[in-house]
Amino acid sequence: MSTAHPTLSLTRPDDWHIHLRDGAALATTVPHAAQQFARAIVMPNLKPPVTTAALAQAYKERILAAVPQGLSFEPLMTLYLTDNLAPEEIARAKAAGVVACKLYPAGATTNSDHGVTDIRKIYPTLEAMQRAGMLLLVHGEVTSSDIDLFDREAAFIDQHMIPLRRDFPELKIVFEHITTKEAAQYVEDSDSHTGATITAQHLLYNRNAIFTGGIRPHYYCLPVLKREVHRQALVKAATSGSPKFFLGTDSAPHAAQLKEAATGCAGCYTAHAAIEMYAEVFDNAGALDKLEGFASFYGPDFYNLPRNTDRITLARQSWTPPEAFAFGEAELKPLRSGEALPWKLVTA
Ligand SMILES: NC(=O)N[C@@H](CC(=O)O)C(=O)O
Ligand SMILES: [Zn+2]
Ligand SMILES: [Zn+2]
Repeated sequence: MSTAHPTLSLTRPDDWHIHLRDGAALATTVPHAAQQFARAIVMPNLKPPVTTAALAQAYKERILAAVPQGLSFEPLMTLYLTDNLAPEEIARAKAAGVVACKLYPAGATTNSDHGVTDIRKIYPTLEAMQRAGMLLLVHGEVTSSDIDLFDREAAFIDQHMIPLRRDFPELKIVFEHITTKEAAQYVEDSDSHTGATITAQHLLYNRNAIFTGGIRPHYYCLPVLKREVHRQALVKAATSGSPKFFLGTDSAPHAAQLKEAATGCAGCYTAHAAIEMYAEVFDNAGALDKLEGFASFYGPDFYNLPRNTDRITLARQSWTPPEAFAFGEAELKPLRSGEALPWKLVTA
């Protein structure tokens, strides 16, 4: 059947930052990720967090059990750094196929209570990671209540990224879900051991989205959406063709009633339509030719993994994601629910 819609064929992309959660949630999150992505870096901020090779292995098996028949999907596992993660665990994790460890400054974001209270405390573990060739993934925000919420990423660069880079020159570091022009500039200027992921929501929206016509909890994530000048800097970085910037959705599902609450949870769910949202961004920027590098090449190159060889096809064909998905016993409201998207995944 021929279609009148313009199409775009891409090497199958990967997601270098996703939250799949656990238990009944996997029945929703894993099929969404697997329909478009071949691999995903799976965040370890479960309750309790994934802090050992054995926990990562067991979690990986639960994810694989939720992959729909006929799709192939490889979860790339990570460990959650705490003040107490022993350097000896790094070699075990490496042997079990764990590819990275995640640094959450304690209190910075969802399920980060067990995170690191002082980066100096984990220097022996970071040394073991550097020796083993394990990547460090960073939620780059300071947690101090003296620092304005909108300035916490920029402050993290001076307080932590620069010292970390100086003290561990051979460690590969991904500055996750960057949201500011300062972070984009820092990564652009740094050496080849520093990369960054960028989410679809930070490329599509500025902070007005959280307050348009009333408070909109489904646009609230951390790091929070910033001013338009920052969004523009992120679009420029993502569409620049620089191999330091690659796709990481940070798709972060929460039950709708926990987001639509007096103290709402941080996280936007985008796994149902992620590649379509990135296509919209690159199309709007007149840079569709740069999408494949960002979505499918620079991530595996940075992680020293092979690029995928199969392909997906997108069409410029409007469709509307559903209002909600089942999420265990609860409901999950995805970003752009009930709102038309211009690009659609047509062959996965
Ligand atoms: N991004 C978010 O707002 N939330 C993430 C945690 C994170 O990536 O910081 C989550 O796990 O819900
Ligand atoms: Zn984070
Ligand atoms: Zn995340």
